[in-house]
Amino acid sequence: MPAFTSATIFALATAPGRSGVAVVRISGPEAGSALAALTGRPLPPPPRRAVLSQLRNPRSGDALDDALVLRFTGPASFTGEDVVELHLHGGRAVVSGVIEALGDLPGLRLAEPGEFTRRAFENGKLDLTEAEAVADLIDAETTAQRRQALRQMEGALGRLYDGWRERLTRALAHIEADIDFADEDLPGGVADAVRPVVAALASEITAHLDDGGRGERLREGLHIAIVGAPNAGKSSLLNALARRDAAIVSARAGTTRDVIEVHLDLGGYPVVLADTAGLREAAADEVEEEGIRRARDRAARADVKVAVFDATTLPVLDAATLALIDRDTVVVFNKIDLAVVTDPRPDLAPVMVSAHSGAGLKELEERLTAFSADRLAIGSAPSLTRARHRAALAECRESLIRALEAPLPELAAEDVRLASRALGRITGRVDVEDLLDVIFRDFCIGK
Ligand SMILES: Nc1nc2c(ncn2[C@@H]2O[C@H](COP(=O)(O)OP(=O)(O)OP(=O)(O)O)[C@@H](O)[C@H]2O)c(=O)[nH]1
Ligand SMILES: [K+]
Ligand SMILES: [Mg+2]
Repeated sequence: MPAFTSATIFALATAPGRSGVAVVRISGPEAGSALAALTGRPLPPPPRRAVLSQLRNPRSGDALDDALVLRFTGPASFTGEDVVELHLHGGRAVVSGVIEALGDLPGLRLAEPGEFTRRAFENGKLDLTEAEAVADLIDAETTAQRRQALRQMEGALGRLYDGWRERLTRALAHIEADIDFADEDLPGGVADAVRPVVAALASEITAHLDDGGRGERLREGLHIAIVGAPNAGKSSLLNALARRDAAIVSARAGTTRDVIEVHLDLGGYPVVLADTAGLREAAADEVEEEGIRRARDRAARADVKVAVFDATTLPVLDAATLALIDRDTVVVFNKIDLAVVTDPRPDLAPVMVSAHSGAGLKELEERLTAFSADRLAIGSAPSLTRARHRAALAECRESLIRALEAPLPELAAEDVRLASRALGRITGRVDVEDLLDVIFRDFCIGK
């Protein structure tokens, strides 16, 4: 429990708007008395048992709702504090009436973004990686994202980092013993006993860091950019893959200027598919020129490119597009409904499609899904999911390498201590106060 008494906070925990049920969550020392004020019953219902109760505004006596109320007593609750959940009928006036009534009660205030989860962290119910996973789980849009978030929320990542930290604590104890008893007759080379432990951990961290960023990518989505000459049918293809009219299609070359993004779920993997301006030397105006600059920039940053050619221009292929093809590119010949393709360029392994008829789209989706699986699939080991963790791990590894090279045990000890701190910051075991505002700011209210 926190050393200070915290305010009691409340917020709508479900999405705002009309719904079948809306849940208002209350957490803090006054949660029970707030419930008593709304129900008019001084005796609290038994914990963890849903009870139907009429709620009234304690000041006006106005009926607010017949609600299902649920009480958890701290520390056996999500936040570790006393928690009350009001399961309301999800009407706007019901929710606003309850929120208003709660705001009138002494000692209660609206929760800040992420404040429930932050309290759970501060009360030791979650480590920081688990708290971050709560946000990821709520944001998860595809199966693979959900799996990764759940695994992290259940503590797999935190256990990995805590386990590493424990090994460092033991190594440090050895080194310190070596320092303390240096001039006594200790069996030679305690430092030699520690060296392989530190080296093994450094290489485990290296392997963990060297994962191609798949865990982070899985959170963000794989970036795929559609590139090609004007009128190749890039926007038509984006619309066909998204199954909606996201981008403007027209027979005029140079239609698309801004980068247009759609989010897709390809076989459970999240993808951000981007349509871009057609590449050509002679842009019609400065707006198209800027569009082409953005297209090139997006192509350069994309994980995967789809290079679209107009099949009716074969055997001539647009040189600017050809120049972008690399091993992360899927080549597409579009408009095969118009062209009899005699030379399909097997060297480019093209997918023959028609954005109009839909021919070949399934094969294109399969090729892109294979790319996604290759880049995003996570193995059985928990994966690195955030730049914050990556930076701390890199710092930890650097300290370990310095420790291995340190000329004196005192210096090695200091480096191991720094390495351990870097790990502790990931899970929130050490000096995180300044981090918390940044981490929980990304949460929305009610989480
Ligand atoms: N017959 C046929 N026409 C297509 C196909 N795909 C696109 N088109 C037509 O080709 C023209 C250009 O299509 P867009 O999708 O606007 O091409 P784009 O590559 O996005 O063009 P810019 O944005 O100008 O670079 C339009 O008239 C489309 O209707 C296709 O598969 N078959
Ligand atoms: K066009
Ligand atoms: Mg276009």
